[in-house]
Parts: sequence; C-alpha cells; structure tokens
Amino acid sequence: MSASLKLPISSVLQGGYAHPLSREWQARKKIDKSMLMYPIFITDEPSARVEVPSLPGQCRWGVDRLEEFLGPLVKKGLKSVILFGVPLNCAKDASGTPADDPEGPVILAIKKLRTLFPDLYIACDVCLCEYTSHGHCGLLNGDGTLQAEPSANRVADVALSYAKAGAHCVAPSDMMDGRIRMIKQKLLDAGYANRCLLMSYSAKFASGLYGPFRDAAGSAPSFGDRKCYQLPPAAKGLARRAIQRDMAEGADIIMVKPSLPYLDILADAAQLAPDHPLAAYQVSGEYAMIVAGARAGVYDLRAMAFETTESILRAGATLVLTYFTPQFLDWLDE
Ligand SMILES: NCC(=O)CCC(=O)O
Ligand SMILES: [Zn+2]
Ligand SMILES: [Zn+2]
Repeated sequence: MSASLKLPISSVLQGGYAHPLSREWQARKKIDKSMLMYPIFITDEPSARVEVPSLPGQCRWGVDRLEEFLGPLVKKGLKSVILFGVPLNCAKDASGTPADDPEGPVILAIKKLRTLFPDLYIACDVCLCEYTSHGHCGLLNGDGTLQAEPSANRVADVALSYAKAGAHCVAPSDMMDGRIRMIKQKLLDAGYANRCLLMSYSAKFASGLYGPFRDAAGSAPSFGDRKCYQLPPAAKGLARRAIQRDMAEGADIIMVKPSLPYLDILADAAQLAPDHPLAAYQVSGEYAMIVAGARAGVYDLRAMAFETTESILRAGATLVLTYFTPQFLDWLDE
C-alpha cells in the first residue's frame, strides 16, 4: 500500500468500539430502572382489568386489581408510576368536579398504592380533560374559549388534593398559563411544598401521537382541538419560553412531550435547565407505532425500544415515561 492511502491517526475511531463492552462505554448515560416511570390507567370499576386495543399490552385497572398488576413489577424493580384516572361511571361536568372526588379512582389508588408498596414512587398526572363534560383540559367560556386564571386555579386545587392523598409528585399536563405558580403556591400554603414534587409538562405539543391515550382514558375533546393551549409542533421558541417560565414558577422537573419528534426540544431543555431533572414522555402513539412496526417485521421490538429510549437519554433526558417499562424491567435483567 502506498503511504498516501494510509489513514491519519485522527481518522481511526473503530478501535474505540470494537468490543461489546467498549460499545457500552460510549453511552454517557445508560438506561437503568430508576429512570423509568410507568404510566398506568386507573378506572372507577374496582375489579376492572380491561385491555386497551390501541395500546397493545396495556390495560385499565381497577383499584382492587393493583396488587396483582404491580406486585410482580415492583419485585422486578419498578420504581415509579404515573397515574391517569379513567372515570367511566361518574357525571362529568363543565369544571371537572370528579377530578378530585375523594372516592374517585386516582385518590383511592394513591392511598392503596402507598399502603401496598411503600417504596414505590407515586406520581399523578393532573388534568381536567378526563373529567370535564366537554373534554377540554381547562374551564371554558360560553364561546368555547379558555378561562385562563380559573382554569389554573382549578387545576391547582386538583393537584393539592392528590398531594394531600399522598402523591409524591403532581404532574400537570393541562398547559394552562400560570398553573405551575398556582400549584406551587397552594402546595406551600397547605404545607406540602417540601414533600411533593412538581413535575411540569412544560413543552407539551399539540401532537397527533396522543390518539391511543385518548382511547384509553376517554379524554378526547367533544369539540374543537387543543391548539390554543398545547404548543404548535414547529414552535421551538415558545417551547423554550415555556420551559424557562415553568422553572421560574417553581417546577422541580421539566418535561418534554412527545419524545422522538421533539429531541431537539429535549436538547434545548437540557441546556436551559441543566440543574433540573429532565423528563421525556414517550407517548401512546409512539409506543403504538413502535409495536406496530415490529409486528409488521420492520425491526425487532426490543432493539427499537432500546434505540428510541437511548436516543431520548442522549438528547438530555434523565427520566423517561414509557409504556415499555414492564418490558425493560425484564430486558435490563437479561
Ligand atoms: N396527559 C397525557 C396525554 O395527554 C397523552 C399521553 C399519551 O399519549 O401517552
Ligand atoms: Zn388534559
Ligand atoms: Zn393530558
């Protein structure tokens, strides 16, 4: 070989990842069980275990079935869950009254889980859409526009009720302006701010990827859409402002949602909020797409679950909300 065809030293990278172990060393962060938060659906039929067709492998569970559902997962190392209420038998109204019903599924589940699994970290999604007659995430005026402050105030009352029931974390997903400040203030006034974490869905985009969730939770809006409160998909600047605002208002964790189409936003959040844990929500439509692609033979399910989750960590997340959590608990032990 002539000397001119020799690679310069700086061109050679492959020696650095030639071995399976040296390939592992190339990750700044590896998936571990403590980073995974499992979204679960709790219905108001105490004995229910109903599969959600659009979310293969996921069910709506009644409070009486939580031990059977989560016991085996806790044994395998499940560290945290985030609860979504699915009220099927309640009277929904314009202000989402059932959201903080003391006998509603979320409050009953918090109490039950705290007793059953004292080491499990319990986060609660906070929103009104599962409980309002119109299916929107806030309170509306007669013409369908949002009532800004009353919405944030109502969401904050619901958050406080979950904190009082024993939630370790409240996570408002409603996207009402000012709700982080209002929740923090109410937690503070009631003496919960020092023991309940506030995780903000700060950059939640008006995405087409929430369909299976709305199917699971029965939370599709009865008219219109959520574009006046969830962020426009192309809005990088707005997302950055929402992240900065929520930090200033007292969020303890910042979230970006969905995950894969918004990895640049996640990377921005990591740069804007270097001192906060950063969560990413791999949402229902992402999960359903990954499962569907694997079923169609496009790729191996496990490999794609790892690839997408590692991408989310690479972009800057330190916490991932994913429906793959139960499978990761097995995969990470293999
Ligand atoms: N607040 C939760 C959602 O809006 C949807 C999540 C999902 O699609 O998994
Ligand atoms: Zn909502
Ligand atoms: Zn939501």
